[in-house]
Amino acid sequence: MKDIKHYINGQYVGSASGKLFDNINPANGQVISKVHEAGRDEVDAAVQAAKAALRGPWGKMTLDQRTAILHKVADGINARFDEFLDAECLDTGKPKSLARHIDIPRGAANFKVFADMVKNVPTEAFEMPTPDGTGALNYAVRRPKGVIGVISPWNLPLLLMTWKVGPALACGNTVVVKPSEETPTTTALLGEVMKDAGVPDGVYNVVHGFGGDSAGAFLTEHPDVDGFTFTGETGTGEVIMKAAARGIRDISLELGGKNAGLVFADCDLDKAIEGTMRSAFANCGQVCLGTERVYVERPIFDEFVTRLKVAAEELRIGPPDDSDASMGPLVSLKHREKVLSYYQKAVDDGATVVTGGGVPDMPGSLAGGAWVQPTIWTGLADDSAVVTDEIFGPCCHIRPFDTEEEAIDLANSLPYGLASAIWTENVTRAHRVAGQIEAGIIWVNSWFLRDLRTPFGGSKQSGVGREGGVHSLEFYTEMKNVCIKL
Ligand SMILES: NC(=O)c1ccc[n+]([C@@H]2O[C@H](COP(=O)([O-])OP(=O)(O)OC[C@H]3O[C@@H](n4cnc5c(N)ncnc54)[C@H](O)[C@@H]3O)[C@@H](O)[C@H]2O)c1
Ligand SMILES: O=C/C=C/C=C(\O)C(=O)O
Repeated sequence: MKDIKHYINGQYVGSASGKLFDNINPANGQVISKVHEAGRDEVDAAVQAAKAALRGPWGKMTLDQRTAILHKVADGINARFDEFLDAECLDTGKPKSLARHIDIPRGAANFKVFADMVKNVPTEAFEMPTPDGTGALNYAVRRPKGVIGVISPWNLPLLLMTWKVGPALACGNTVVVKPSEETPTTTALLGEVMKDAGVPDGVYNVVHGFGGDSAGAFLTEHPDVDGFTFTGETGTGEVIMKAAARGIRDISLELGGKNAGLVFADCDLDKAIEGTMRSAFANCGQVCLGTERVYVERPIFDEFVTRLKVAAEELRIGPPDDSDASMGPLVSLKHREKVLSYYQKAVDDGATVVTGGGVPDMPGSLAGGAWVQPTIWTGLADDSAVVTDEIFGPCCHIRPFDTEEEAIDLANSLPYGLASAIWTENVTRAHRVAGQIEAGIIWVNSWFLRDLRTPFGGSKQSGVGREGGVHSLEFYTEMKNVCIKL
């Protein structure tokens, strides 16, 4: 059976401890590969390699040379598209039809977009008077931050990891990546692409393992990492923030959400149903931007619920290779336990189960997979944990509202503030409501429409900082002001 090793200083290496853990296919519960678990020594080797590489050829390259290499990385992903696709879908169970259009193309785009961006972003200059009348000139330059620790989750593994590694490398940093223990393969495979593209050894390093008391914690506790960029749960973000405080290291945190969809009676209902279907059920509901709370204006509430139920029941559940499948399994049996505990809680709290609520019958070997039914509830109180906690499954609760103010209050009622989707054909209302929602990302009559130049991140407990466009450059560089007395 294949074993997945760390990628340190341009070489694939195993753990000195010989500790391995299973990488499991969530579609059937079978072991795909064995993964080396990093101890402190491997993490230290990766960080030292990254530190040394800052002073090596990578640090001496011109911007043109560096960005040309990053274009080759993107081309390398595209040249091995099917390998990345197979690996991502085996690790996550997601439909190939989905990963083919989103995960893998974005993996490549994340390198191209930021390579082009760093070449075109201006910095500032200020002329100032001085008492002697000669004046002075200030100008700012960007320098890499140093060694960046990248800790990424399992829901969109290649997309979310490269969303950070792309700009980090474009800005001239080096990285140590700790991918999710659930989905290590594409991060490992990217090492081969880096090598072939001419990325110098030590620039891209990968260590595998778990979070607490494992590779994740060892990385955040390592004093030679200059900054951390993390995507994952809010609770983990708190732990990482604390670790980063030692040594005053910078952080960028993209955390959880319990996002609201607001559907007004003046919406185009076909579009609202289609968009809400994606925002609730795409990637088996495992998208941080998903809408697990849907608020619908009362005159169209019944029709909306009926139509969403019909559409949810038309979703075809199946494994990655099933070209008709629109929904795969959850990422693991452990995550399914969590999701099913909320399915049970909804019933205990008196929900009306509009559809789903259980586990589908799957044939043959698929019976061992982490399958769940897409689920819709109505009738829960606003303080039910099903309505306030991020479940991260294919489910949503739909509740009626009567006024715009009520809809806004409901959307803003939780400590999360990641994203929101507003459905209305009234353009004035769209702007008015968008301006009042406490969230970092608002979509109007759309969902997950991504322009990589835009600020991306969450407010309140959904994150710290923004990435995307020049905001990524803010995080991945140190600005230095040079003041010249003339
Ligand atoms: N805001 C966003 O952009 C965004 C995007 C995707 C996912 N998410 C969130 O991610 C979560 C799902 O992902 P997950 O379950 O993999 O999250 P998670 O927080 O459990 O794990 C994310 C990563 O952190 C590591 N980790 C866990 N504990 C750690 C510790 N103590 N120290 C260092 N590293 C540690 C894990 O091994 C993994 O690599 C959801 O809450 C979702 O909303 C947010
Ligand atoms: O699950 C969360 C999805 C996050 C998406 C991005 O970070 C992105 O599109 O850049």
